Amino acid sequence: MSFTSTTIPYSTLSSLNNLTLHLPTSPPQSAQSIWLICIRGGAWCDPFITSACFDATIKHLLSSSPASHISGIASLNYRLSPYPSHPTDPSSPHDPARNAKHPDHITDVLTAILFLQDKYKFGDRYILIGHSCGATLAFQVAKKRYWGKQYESTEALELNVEPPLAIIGVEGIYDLPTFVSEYAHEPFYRGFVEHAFGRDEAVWKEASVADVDWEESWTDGREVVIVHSEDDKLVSLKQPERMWKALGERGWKDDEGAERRRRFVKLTGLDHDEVWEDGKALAGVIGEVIGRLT
Ligand SMILES: N[C@@H](CC(=O)c1ccccc1NC=O)C(=O)O
Repeated sequence: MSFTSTTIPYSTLSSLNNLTLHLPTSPPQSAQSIWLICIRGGAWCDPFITSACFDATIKHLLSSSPASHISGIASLNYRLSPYPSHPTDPSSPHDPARNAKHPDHITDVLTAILFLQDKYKFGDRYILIGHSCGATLAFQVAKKRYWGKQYESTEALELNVEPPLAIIGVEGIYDLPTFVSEYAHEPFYRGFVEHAFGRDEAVWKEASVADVDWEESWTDGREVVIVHSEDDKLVSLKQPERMWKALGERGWKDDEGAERRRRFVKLTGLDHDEVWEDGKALAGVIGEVIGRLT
């Protein structure tokens, strides 16, 4: 399979409102073909993690047989929260790309998906993959809220993004209050959550994605895959286990034939970022999901 890659803006808000597109030179003809949309991690603030972080995963995926069912892949950048203590690239208070606060991140993600749905007309035929805080953002797409403390409307929500058929959460953060308390001994964790969401823990709870009435917000959802390495030294198995349990309580079933199914893929030997740096195991998981949806 041959694909061409370009990076294009999806809005003019900042230098980070862009996405990297990988398009097949000869698109699949089947109506069952599918898009992939990837959301990067980096604690809502790391300037050195970009849309290119999925390149190794995409390379492995494109050299496997499920690639023939892919109509396109997009990897999103979005505005980041302040990171004034970054050792080599601290954020400036004047940079619109580095002063985002919730709901800016999810608004950018929704704007990007809407841009793609408008242009390529794939509707709900896509898989959303998010790493770390990108997993939070992926499930926020399916949670479909008027984000923000006052539940104010956002342009992206009013324009109504169709949520995906499947979400793959990778080394994800799903519940902010329990995440911050698990790492209470590491001030960096509370710090980046406060930079992204502020200090009001009610906002953290509302932005979290573990306890959600998915029947109401995500009627088309067919599959959730929670991927987590037991050797992740930054985000322990507590977050994915919490999400997994919550999905079960909301009716997601373990058997492959179920209409709304959940899977847990436990990886070994890979640290938090090594899951995408290596990309092989992740490409295998994505290929299996493509196989079940095409
Ligand atoms: N790469 C970030 C750290 C980071 O991304 C992170 C650290 C701890 C727990 C979760 C993290 N990322 C989640 O998106 C940094 O170097 O500051």
